[in-house]
This record gives sequence, C-alpha cells and structure tokens, in this order.
Amino acid sequence: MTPTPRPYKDYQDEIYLDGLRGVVPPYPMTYAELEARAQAALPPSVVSYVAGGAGDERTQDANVTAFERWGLMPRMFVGADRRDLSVDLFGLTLPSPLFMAPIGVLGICAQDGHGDLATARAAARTGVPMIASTLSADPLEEVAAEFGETPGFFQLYTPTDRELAESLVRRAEKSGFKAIVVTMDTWITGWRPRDLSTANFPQLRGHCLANYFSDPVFRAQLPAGPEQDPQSAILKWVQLFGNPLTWDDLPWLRSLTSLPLVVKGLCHPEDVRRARDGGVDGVYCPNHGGRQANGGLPALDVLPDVVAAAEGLPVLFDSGVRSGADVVKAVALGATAVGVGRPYAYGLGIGGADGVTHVLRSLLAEADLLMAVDGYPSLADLTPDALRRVL
Ligand SMILES: Cc1cc2nc3c(=O)[nH]c(=O)nc-3n(C[C@H](O)[C@H](O)[C@H](O)COP(=O)(O)O)c2cc1C
Ligand SMILES: CCCCC(=O)C(=O)O
Repeated sequence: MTPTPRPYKDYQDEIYLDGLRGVVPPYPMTYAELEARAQAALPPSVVSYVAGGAGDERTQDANVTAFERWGLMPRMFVGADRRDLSVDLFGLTLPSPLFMAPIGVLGICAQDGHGDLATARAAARTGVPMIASTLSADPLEEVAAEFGETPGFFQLYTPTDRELAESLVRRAEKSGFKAIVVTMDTWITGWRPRDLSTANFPQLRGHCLANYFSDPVFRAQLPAGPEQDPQSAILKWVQLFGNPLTWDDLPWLRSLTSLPLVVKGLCHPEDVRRARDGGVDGVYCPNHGGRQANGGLPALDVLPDVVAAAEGLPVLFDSGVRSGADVVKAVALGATAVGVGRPYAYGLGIGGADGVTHVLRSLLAEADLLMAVDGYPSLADLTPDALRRVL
C-alpha cells in the first residue's frame, strides 16, 4: 500500500491562521525557548535529572553540536510540492521517521505525575511512536491503552531475574506493543554530577516502579505487597534492576519474544555485527543522550559506521536531535528512524500531552518544510550525498 504523503507543514498553516485571528502561539517555537520555559516551570530536582548528563557533560553537548558540522545541499527544479516522510519499520508503515526515545521517570515532568499516559496520548494524536520505558509511573498496560492507532514499543531494562524479564515482555506482548527494545548501556548509572549534588536520584524510585509493583513475578518475591511495605519493595527492586548482560545472554534475549527485537546502545561496528548475527531485528545507536558515559564520541559521528555494519538492518538513532533539520540530517546519514528524548520531556513539562504534541508537530513541520525548500521530496532522496561536511 502506498502511504498518503503527509503535509506536516500544516502545523505552520494552523499557527499562521491562528495568528490572523489574534491567537498567539501558546508554546515556544525554538528549542532554546522550550528548554528555558520548561526549566523555569519544573522543580529544580526534576531539571537536574532531565537536563543532566555524565561528567562535565561534554559528550552530551557534543551530541548537539555534531549536527552543526553537516549541511544539507539545496536542490532546485525538483518541484517538491508533495513530500513523503513515511518509513517502513518492522513491517509497520510509520508516517514519519520520528519517534519518542524511552524516558524513565517521565511521570515527574507532568503536573499530575502521569507523564507516561500524557505522552502516549500525544503519540496517539501525532502518529509518532513512543518507546515506553520500563521505569514508568504508570503500568505498561495503561500506557499502551492510550496509544490509539499509533504503534508503541516497549523498552526493557533487563532485570537479573530472568522470570521477571519474561513476565515484563509477556505483558508488553499482551498489551499490543509492537517491538521490544533492550537497553544495554544503563544496567548501572553513570557519574552524573547534577544528580549527585542534589542527591535526588534515590527519590526518583518512588516515581518509576509501577511496572514492577504491578508484576506478579515481582510481587511474589516480596514479604508484603508494595502498598503495605514500599521499603522492602524498593530494596528488592534495587537488587533486581541492573543486569550486566554478556553476549552469552543474547540467545536468551532473542528467545524471549517473537516480536521484533531491537538492541539499544550499540555504537561499535563489531557489536552491531555480533548483534546482527545473534538475530536482532534492529540496532539502536545512541549514547543515551550523554547521560551515561562522558568523553565519548557524539552519537551522530558513529552513525555512518553503525549503518554500514548493520548491512540493511533498520538503524534507530537518537542523542542530540533538537530540530527538524537534525532529523533530516540523521536520515541522510543512514538512520531508518530518529528519536528525541529531552525535547518531548520539556514539552510535557510545559503543557502535558498538548506540549508534547506541539514539540512533535514542530519537529515534523520543520523537517517537512526543509525537504520542500531544499528539494528532497522523500526520505529515499536523503542520502549521504545530500550532505556536505562543514569545515
Ligand atoms: C530523563 C531521561 C531519562 C531516560 N530514561 C531512559 C530509559 O528509561 N531507558 C532508556 O533506554 N533510555 C533512557 N534515556 C535515554 C533516551 O532514551 C535517549 O537515548 C536520549 O534521551 C536521547 O538524547 P536527547 O535527550 O539528547 O534527545 C533517558 C533520557 C533522559 C533525558
Ligand atoms: C536507572 C536509570 C534511570 C533511567 C535512565 O535511563 C536515565 O536516567 O538515563
């Protein structure tokens, strides 16, 4: 089936039309303003958690500036009046390459504490898939129930207890998630000075354990229900959370599900090849937004080698994407789908589901308009040849 091309620029039309009626856009139109407004609206401890990264945050900053080193070459006489941003991923036709990267403890960004549900509603409205984190304030079944027609993916933090991992995956399958994304780079948290100086990390646990507390396998290991004895439940979670997996575990991970299996955190081409040989359906190349390891390469710089090593397997990318132009550049460098993290968390912080919807629609409108102006009517036209390195 040929997907109908979507004019994402319709968001621009709506904003101008509103302007003619005297309506001032309620949400910021640049990332800098979005970040500033969200950081002013959210409590300082939430800001330090969301905005912070590892070490002196050099890698986190480099993720963003890496995009400045690439420029899209404009092409004329193309007549790009209809753009097609659709993408085939795991047998699904997605309306665009954009997706929402998994964000744990997302609830704290929303006024009512239910940020996962609000984000899922924005996914339903925009068609932009959400990868729901294991670490959520709302059980995955309730998050999935908000997706509407938009497919959702479940991100697994693999616990040390295999039975619990299996249970989480079974629940995700039953709830209709369309892929399982296993995150490899965060079985232990990196050195995060902002969280250390506010010492707020332990408090976050009260806001992200709904999937564990609602899990029968987890509950069976507790002396009493988490409702009666939250302390024991949290201690049990600390024991079970981080599994330093090795390649010997990959066959087991693969056997967990017949859904598409994606491995998140792969940046080295040899790891990509090995994961591919181990039967994964997609590789996901981020550096966790610079939150885990400082001093590494910007994620965008490793993307071309990851794409080459993936040999045609879908490559999901995130880390540092802040604009529609960044989405276009990541696609041109070979990403099949492109994720954002902090931008939508900030959208949630300033406007709940509406704020997330605004952020996503703005990214899509900007990407769409860039493809129109520069003469790239479809994603297939966006190849490395479309880019030049800025010297
Ligand atoms: C507050 C926050 C929480 C995150 N939690 C998770 C998580 O639970 N699971 C995961 O795989 N990645 C998590 N990530 C990493 C994101 O999925 C993504 O890799 C990163 O945010 C992308 O970078 P960006 O924020 O620069 O767009 C988190 C990122 C942030 C900012
Ligand atoms: C224990 C990890 C918390 C969620 C996460 O992945 C992050 O904060 O980056």
